[in-house]
Amino acid sequence: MSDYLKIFLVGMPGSGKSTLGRPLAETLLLPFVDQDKEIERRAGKTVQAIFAEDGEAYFRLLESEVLKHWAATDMNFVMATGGGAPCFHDGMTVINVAGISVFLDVPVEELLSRTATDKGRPLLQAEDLAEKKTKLTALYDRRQTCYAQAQIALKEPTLPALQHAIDARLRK
Ligand SMILES: Nc1ncnc2c1ncn2[C@@H]1O[C@H](COP(=O)(O)OP(=O)(O)OP(=O)(O)O)[C@@H](O)[C@H]1O
Ligand SMILES: O=C(O)C1=C[C@@H](O)[C@@H](O)[C@H](O)C1
Ligand SMILES: [Mg+2]
Repeated sequence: MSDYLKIFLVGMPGSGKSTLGRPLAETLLLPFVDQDKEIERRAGKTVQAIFAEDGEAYFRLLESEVLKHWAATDMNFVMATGGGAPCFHDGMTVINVAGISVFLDVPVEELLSRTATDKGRPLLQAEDLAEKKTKLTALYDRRQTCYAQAQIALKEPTLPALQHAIDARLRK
């Protein structure tokens, strides 16, 4: 691990990485970094536009560059990673070498209800809820071996549980 405190929240779209990451960073007095926002800043367009205009493979390259940049930077931070960031271009190794990884493990039914009306997630575009559930379930199953490499896993995570897990880890 580096000399800096870098906390990487990983998990499925809708697992709460952005929602829980910001207050976690506030309580630890650390900057909060949203990886998707960093990708958008670098590309000068939205994640949706990158997927549509340049394709997923190009997005994964950008995503990996942004991850490596932050992994190497001389800064402490909490990062909400992109949902797929740990699962492409050996992202989980980059994360685990640089800092502390926390998998926010939320069941598919809950992910579905949280993302039901959301149109912004390119991998979850669907005609109806049933199709979205099929896509979410396939993505969830495919990603389990990747997310399982996180140093900490929290089932149905809450902010207090996340704070407690980080606290315990820092006391080790
Ligand atoms: N613990 C929670 N309980 C209830 N709703 C939640 C919780 N965490 C997040 N949400 C809601 O779920 C939705 C998705 O959360 P969020 O954007 O934080 O997920 P994410 O992991 O950052 O997803 P993405 O990978 O797409 O960026 C938001 O509408 C948020 O309000
Ligand atoms: O799970 C994924 O692969 C993604 C999740 C989002 O955070 C974005 O990074 C993008 O929509 C891809
Ligand atoms: Mg997010």
